[in-house]
Amino acid sequence: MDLKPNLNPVLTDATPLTRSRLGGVPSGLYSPKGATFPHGPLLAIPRKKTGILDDVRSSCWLDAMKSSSPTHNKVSKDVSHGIGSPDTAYSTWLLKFPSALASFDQIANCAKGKRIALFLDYDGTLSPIVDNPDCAFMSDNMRAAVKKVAEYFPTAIISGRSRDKVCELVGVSELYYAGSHGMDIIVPPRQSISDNHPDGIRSSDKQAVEVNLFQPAAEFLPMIEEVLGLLKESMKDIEGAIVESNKFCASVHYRNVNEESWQIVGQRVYDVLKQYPRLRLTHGRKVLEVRPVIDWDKGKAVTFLLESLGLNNCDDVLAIYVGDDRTDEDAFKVLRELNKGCGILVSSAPKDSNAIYSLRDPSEVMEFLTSLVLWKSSI
Ligand SMILES: O=P(O)(O)OC[C@H]1O[C@H](O[C@H]2O[C@H](CO)[C@@H](O)[C@H](O)[C@H]2O)[C@H](O)[C@@H](O)[C@@H]1O
Repeated sequence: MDLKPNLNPVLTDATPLTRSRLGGVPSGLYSPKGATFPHGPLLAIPRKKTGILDDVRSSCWLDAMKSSSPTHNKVSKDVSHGIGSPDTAYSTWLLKFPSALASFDQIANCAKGKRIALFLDYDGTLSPIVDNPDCAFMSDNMRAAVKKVAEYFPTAIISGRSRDKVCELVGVSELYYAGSHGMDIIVPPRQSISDNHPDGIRSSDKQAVEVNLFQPAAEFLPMIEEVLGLLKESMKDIEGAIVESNKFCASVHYRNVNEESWQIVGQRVYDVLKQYPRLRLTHGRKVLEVRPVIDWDKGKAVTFLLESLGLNNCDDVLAIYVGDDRTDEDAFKVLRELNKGCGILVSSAPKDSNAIYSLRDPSEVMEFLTSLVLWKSSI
C-alpha cells in the first residue's frame, strides 16, 4: 500500500498497549471463551511485597493518571523536550503524522479502485471531550456528515461506551456499531457470524429486525455488574468521581476530581480489582477502565468487522480508522501490520502513535468525512 510510511512509531506510554504488543496480531480472529487469562490488572502498578498502598503511592501510578489527556502545553513540552513553542512542536510533529486533510490527495490516490471501509471512534473523534460524559453530544452537522459518508462507504463506530449508549448518541441507523471497546458488535444478518463464531448469536434489535450479535466477553457480564456496584460504593464520597457502566466494561472518571484525590481514586479502584484477577485496568482520557482479561480489543474488532463485511481477504480494500484514544492504537496497529489501510490520530497536541496521519479535532474529522464524500461523488 502506498501510504506514507511512518518510519519510527515510538510508543512511550505502553501501559494499555502492552498486551497487544506482546501478543502481536492474532492468528485467529478471536480467543475462544475461557482463553488464557495471563495477567491481573495491567495498569503499571509495581507489585511490591511491602503492600498495595506503597504500590499506589509510587509515582508510576500517579504519573500514569496525570499523563492521560494531558494539557496541550505539557505534551508539547514533553515531545519537544522544552525547545520551542507548542506551535513549533505541533508543526514538527506534523512532519511525522501529516494532516489527513493536507494529505487528502495522497489518500484519495491510494483509494482509487479500492473500496473504503471507515471506522470511527466516538469520544474525542466525533464529539468533543467535555467534563460530563453524559453530555458528550455530537453536533447535528457532524451527524449529517457521518450519515452522508455511510451512504458511500461501509462505516462502523467503535467505542469504549456501551453499544446502546453510543447508538443513542450517534443516532444514525445506517452504521455498524461496536461498543465496550469492540466487545459488543452488531452486524446485519446477511453476515452470518453466528454460523462461524462461537460467540456470535442471532438476535433482534429494538425494531425487531434480525441482527447478529458478537459478544466475546458475555460470560463476564455478572462479574462486571458486581464490580460496577463495588466501584460506585467506593467512589461515592469522592467529589467529582463518576462510575459509568459500559456493559462489558466499567469506567471510573476522575476528570472532575481534585488532583489531590486522584491517588485515592486509583487506590480504591485497585483495592476492588485485586479481588478480580480476570479483570484488568486500562487508562483512557482521565478515566480508568475496568475490562475482562480476554484477547480482544478495538484492533480485533476491526479485523472482525472487515471479515463480517466480506472485506478481509481482498486487496481492493482500504480501511481508514479515525480515533483519538490509546485504545484506538490497537486498531491503528492492526491496519499498519496487515497493510490494509491507515490510522488517523485525532490530536491537537503531539503524541506518539501507530497512526499514519493526523487530524487536529472533531471539526477536522468532519471536514475529512465531507472530503471523502465529495471525492467519491466526483469520480
Ligand atoms: O472509545 P471512545 O468512544 O473514545 O470512548 C472512550 C471513553 O469515552 C468517554 O470518556 C471520555 O469522554 C468524556 C466525554 O467527553 C470525558 O468526560 C472523559 O474524561 C473521557 O475519558 C466515555 O465516558 C467512556 O466511558 C469511554 O470509555
